[in-house]
Amino acid sequence: MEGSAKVIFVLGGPGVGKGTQCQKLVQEHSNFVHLSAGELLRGARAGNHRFKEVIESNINAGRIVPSEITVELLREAMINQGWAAKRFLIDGFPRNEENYETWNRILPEVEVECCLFLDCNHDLMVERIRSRGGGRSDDDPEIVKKRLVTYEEQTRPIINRYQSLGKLRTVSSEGTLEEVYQNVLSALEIS
Ligand SMILES: Nc1ncnc2c1ncn2[C@@H]1O[C@H](COP(=O)(O)OP(=O)(O)OP(=O)(O)O)[C@@H](O)[C@H]1O
Ligand SMILES: O=c1ccn([C@@H]2O[C@H](COP(=O)(O)O)[C@@H](O)[C@H]2O)c(=O)[nH]1
Repeated sequence: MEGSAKVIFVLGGPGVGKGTQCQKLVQEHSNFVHLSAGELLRGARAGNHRFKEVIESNINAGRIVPSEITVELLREAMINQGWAAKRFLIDGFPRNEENYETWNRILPEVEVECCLFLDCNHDLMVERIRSRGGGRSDDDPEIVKKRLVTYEEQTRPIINRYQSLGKLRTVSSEGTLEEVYQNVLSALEIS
């Protein structure tokens, strides 16, 4: 792969507003490309992916899909978008230690600018998922509980890792969409 892709990982709990904020950034800043790891996995599950059953069973258990699958989908999507001179907002990844290690092994050349962390209390995240609509199978309340456990047990340590690396940009996601967006712009030093 040629050129230098740059990446901002966007993390936070289920329903915190990661996709919403990424979409707004892309609408207003044309050099950003939004890649949602969850969307890529849902697309692969709906298509003919050779591991679609593995993807399905993990998503519906609120667990994290094996990293090789997700990193390969992300890598393909980055190539399809045109690798060079892009700033990729990678939403919902890396979610655990295995994701983190696999990314660094397969894509060591990609510069990770920072990790944007959207922080929010659990009740509000659950309420946002409840009112989201759209019929995602894993928005079932029992699966949402499992997703929250996975988030706290497996993704929190990755957020803490970026904090230790001095690469974490934390924004409260408890305000209105516009308030959160303004704070995201500040955190990413975008004027
Ligand atoms: N700041 C906000 N205030 C109120 N509602 C919001 C806010 N941000 C997002 N929402 C709404 O909350 C719901 C979840 O948002 P979104 O899908 O962006 O979350 P997510 O973090 O990408 O979720 P998931 O991890 O489940 O994919 C959506 O219906 C969205 O419109
Ligand atoms: O890197 C990833 C991203 C997502 N998953 C699985 O998909 C669902 C939904 O993800 P959202 O980011 O909330 O859309 C998540 O609960 C995981 O099961 C994954 O395994 N790895």
